[in-house]
Amino acid sequence: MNRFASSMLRSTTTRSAALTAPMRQYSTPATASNFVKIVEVGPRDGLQNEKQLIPAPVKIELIERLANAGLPVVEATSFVSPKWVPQMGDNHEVFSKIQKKPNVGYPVLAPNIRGVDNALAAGASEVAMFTAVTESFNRKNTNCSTEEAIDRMEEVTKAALDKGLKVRGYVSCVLGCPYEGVVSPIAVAQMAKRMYDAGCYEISLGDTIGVGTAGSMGLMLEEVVKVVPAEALAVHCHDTYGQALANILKALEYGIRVVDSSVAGLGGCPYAPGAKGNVATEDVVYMLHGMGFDTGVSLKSLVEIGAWISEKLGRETNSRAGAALKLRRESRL
Ligand SMILES: CC(C)(COP(=O)([O-])OP(=O)([O-])OC[C@H]1O[C@@H](n2cnc3c(N)ncnc32)[C@H](O)[C@@H]1OP(=O)([O-])[O-])[C@@H](O)C(=O)NCCC(=O)NCCSC(=O)C[C@@](C)(O)CC(=O)[O-]
Repeated sequence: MNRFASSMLRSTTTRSAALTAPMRQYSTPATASNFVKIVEVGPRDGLQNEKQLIPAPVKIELIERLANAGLPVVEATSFVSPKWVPQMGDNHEVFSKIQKKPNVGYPVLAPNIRGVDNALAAGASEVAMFTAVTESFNRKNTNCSTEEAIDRMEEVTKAALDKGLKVRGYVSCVLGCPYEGVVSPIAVAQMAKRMYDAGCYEISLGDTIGVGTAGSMGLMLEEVVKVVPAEALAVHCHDTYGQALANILKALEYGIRVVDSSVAGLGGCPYAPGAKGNVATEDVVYMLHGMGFDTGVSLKSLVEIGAWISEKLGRETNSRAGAALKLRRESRL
């Protein structure tokens, strides 16, 4: 068993009594909306990790098709250093050439003022800040300490707001860190609050390496919702251990109505070794529609897009619902 898995097991065992409590105690708040906003992160979080260079026209077509499928938000690219993430080096071309729909948001990642200025020059109206709870992940991902990451996030958020941009925030490693193991829910809550107080309108809580369970998700959210309203939270679950849908279900119980996901389950993080892709958008939409939630997304179109981008990348889709629905459709032909 690896270091991370064994530390998670220890922590799960010692907290087993506490783990059952949120399961019984929480149900979906009566006031929570029946609409779930899906933030499609495939074109950025999904593709950033690809080794093969994906041509800009393919990225542009992917973004446009996702918006046409009814996704209200499609994270389009990132304005980070191309030395750090070469796959996003075509950010200006991709962003400026997308045919944008009026009611769709197209946020982009920006790690510093230069990223904000480059995003603005390409025509962006929304940027996303990102920090991690742990020191080691911040150093690997953005070459700075956690304190420096917070200072930078506050400075860059202020600059972006002053320039009229909307700002979203990500907190990474909320349920575990690839370098440090178990993460304190209180530290997550403190970081989420710093981003919210800095002016981020929505804070996406990232299980960057997909190690969380409904138990650890519940324990973490218990702390976060004390300091940031559930209406301003999103969850961003990678599916490494196959727990993402269960974790999203737990977030819905806490009144969270924004879910990040990636068509065909694309992705991983270049600075989180072993992390699998995000939960597949097809799987999330299938689950939500089955539960009676509205997303505004066409599952049929999503399945086609998932199959198309998987073919472009030369691999099978990571979406279970996508694969099953495609097979069912083909067997009826
Ligand atoms: C933060 C830095 C820039 C510090 O990078 P650095 O090396 O410490 O700083 P630097 O200022 O020395 O910059 C290095 C080079 O990059 C250039 N540079 C600097 N900034 C930019 C920019 N904005 N756009 C274009 N170029 C830039 C800069 O000019 C310089 O070029 P040189 O002088 O050597 O030719 C770097 O570490 C970086 O870009 N990191 C981003 C890494 C990244 O994108 N990781 C994946 C994000 S995914 C994630 O975080 C998780 C998330 C959000 O998906 C949620 C989850 O799952 O948890």
